[in-house]
Amino acid sequence: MNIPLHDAQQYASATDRGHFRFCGPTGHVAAAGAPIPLQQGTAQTLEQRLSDAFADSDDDALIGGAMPFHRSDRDCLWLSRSCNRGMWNTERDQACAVAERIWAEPGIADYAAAVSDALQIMEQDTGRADALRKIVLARVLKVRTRHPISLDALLSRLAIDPGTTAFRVALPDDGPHPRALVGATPELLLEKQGKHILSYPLAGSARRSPDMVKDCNACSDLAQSDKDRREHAIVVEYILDTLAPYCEQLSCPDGTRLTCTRSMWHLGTRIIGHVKDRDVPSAVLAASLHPTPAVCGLPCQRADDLIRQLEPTSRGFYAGAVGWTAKNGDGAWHVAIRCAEISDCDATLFAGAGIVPGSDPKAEAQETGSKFAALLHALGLPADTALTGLN
Ligand SMILES: C=C(O[C@@H]1C=C(C(=O)O)C=C[C@H]1O)C(=O)O
Repeated sequence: MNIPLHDAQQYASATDRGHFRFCGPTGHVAAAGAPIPLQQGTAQTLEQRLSDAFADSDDDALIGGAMPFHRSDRDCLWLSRSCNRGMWNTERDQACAVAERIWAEPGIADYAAAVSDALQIMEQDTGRADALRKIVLARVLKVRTRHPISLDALLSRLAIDPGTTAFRVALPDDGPHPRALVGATPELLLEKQGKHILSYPLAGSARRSPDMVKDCNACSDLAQSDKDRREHAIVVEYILDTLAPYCEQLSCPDGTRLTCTRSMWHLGTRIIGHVKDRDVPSAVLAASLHPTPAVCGLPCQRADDLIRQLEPTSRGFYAGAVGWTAKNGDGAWHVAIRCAEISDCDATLFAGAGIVPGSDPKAEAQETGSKFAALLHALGLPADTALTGLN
């Protein structure tokens, strides 16, 4: 095979790790054997690198992994000669973590202050052609555990939510321990099978409640929220505009609906279409969409610049895309949210919220707190840890 290899030393510890594994409503896909790292690069060189890597491989080869949030950062992809579509052993009962320390970066108050800054920028922009219409601001929760975190146990615990795709992707090693991105995302960036494509953007959120009446109220308030509908419409419009040049048919047959995970309600819109060229790789379509205003903002470059200024911690692969693409172009790419970077005894959890004019800084801070719940629960920690006391 003629695959540009990255420094083998850097990836030595990645051998026999679950390089990429996805488990969701559309089934299981996992790298098999000893995958080979693709030459790392940015979104700009992705198509060429995919075609070079697939050139000498068999038809059942897959390329999977993670694209970073910032398009100018380098991705982390693996070529697997075959894939495993079976279930894996579940270790659901295994307790995942005993936390030694948990801290937030930034805490709720500082996050709310950053949201206020963003709202002020939007107000100052009024009337400008390139006015900031939406920005997604994220924050981080760091957890240090007494024992190394078991990725298999964590993945199994995340995979019990039928409203999500649980995933695990190996990341480039930059320290003494292997790193992985592990999560359960409810958001499909792009799936492709033959000529058929599907994207299922989410934007507009409310926390679920174990109390049925409160849960119903949260859901109906979300359905009627003008702020959430505006926030959502920006994403759908962007995806339709971006996919249109690739498609001979594109539509949202069901309109915008409510959808849920075990911990959150969301507004979601199913977008379906037929591509003109059935061979276009799903990864190329995903990269052209990414980052959508569901995780970045509008205008995209302005929001991206402000995210670098307003967020104290770099996003890395959070809010990027995780997925796989087959040699014939089929594949599925998910928005890398509700996830954590895990390395030995350290977990860095990420959560963000979309800000539009009319957003309430305190409510957005609470929303990020709620979005940590699934990961915290899977780690065996109290799900409301990020809602209180971590200022
Ligand atoms: C950015 C995140 O989620 C995104 C933002 C949402 C929102 O602002 O309502 C909803 C779903 C996701 O598109 C996250 O979970 O970290």
